Amino acid sequence: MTRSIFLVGPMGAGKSTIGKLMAAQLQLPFVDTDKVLEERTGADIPWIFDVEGEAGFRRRESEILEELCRGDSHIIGTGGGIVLLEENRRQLQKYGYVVYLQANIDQLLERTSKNSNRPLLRVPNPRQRIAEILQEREPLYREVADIICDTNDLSPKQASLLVAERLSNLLSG
Ligand SMILES: Nc1ncnc2c1ncn2[C@@H]1O[C@H](COP(=O)(O)OP(=O)(O)OP(=O)(O)O)[C@@H](O)[C@H]1O
Ligand SMILES: O=C(O)C1=C[C@@H](O)[C@@H](O)[C@H](O)C1
Ligand SMILES: [Mg+2]
Repeated sequence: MTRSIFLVGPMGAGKSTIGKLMAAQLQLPFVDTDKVLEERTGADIPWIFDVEGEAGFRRRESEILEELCRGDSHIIGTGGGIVLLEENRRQLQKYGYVVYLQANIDQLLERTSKNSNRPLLRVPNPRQRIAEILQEREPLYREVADIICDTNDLSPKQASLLVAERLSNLLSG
C-alpha cells in the first residue's frame, strides 16, 4: 500500500487549491473530505452544521477519513478541523504523509472573506475567531505534520511546487 498525502491547516490555508495543483503536478487523484461530505449528504457544509451541529459534521468527517485511509493513494485535502479528534490524528499519521499549510491571520482572513460557506466564521469578528482557532489547533497541526510549509508569500502554484519538492526530499532521504 502506498501512503496518501494529506494537506492540513486552517480555513484559507489553501488545502483545496494547492491539493488540486499538486495532484495535477504529481499525476495523482485528488479528493477533498469537505467535497465528499457534501456530495454524500447532498447538502452544503453550513446546512450540515445547522442540522447536525459541529459534532454531527465531525462524525461524518471522521467516517470519510477512515474510508479514504483504507483506499488507494491520493492527494487528500482535509477539512480545517480534522485534527481536533485524536483518532483522526492517529489515522493521518499512520496512513499518510502530512503537510501542514501555514498562513498568518491577515492572509487567512483575506482568503476566507471571498465566500461565506464556512459556518465557523459566520461571526461578528472573524479575525478574532481565526486567532482562537489557530491558538487551539496550531499544536495539533504540528503534532501530525511531516512537513510544514509557510504559504504567506507564495502563490498557490509556488506553494504546490515547494510542497512537492519537500515531499520528494522527505521520501528520498
Ligand atoms: N497561497 C495562496 N495565495 C493566495 N491565495 C490563496 C493561496 N492559497 C489559497 N488561496 C485562495 O484562498 C481561498 C481559500 O483557499 P482554499 O479553499 O484552498 O482553502 P482551504 O484550506 O481548503 O480552506 P477550508 O478549510 O475552508 O476548506 C481561495 O480563493 C484560494 O484561491
Ligand atoms: O476549520 C474548520 O473547522 C472547518 C474547515 C472547513 O474545511 C470545513 O471542514 C468546515 O467549514 C469546518
Ligand atoms: Mg478546502
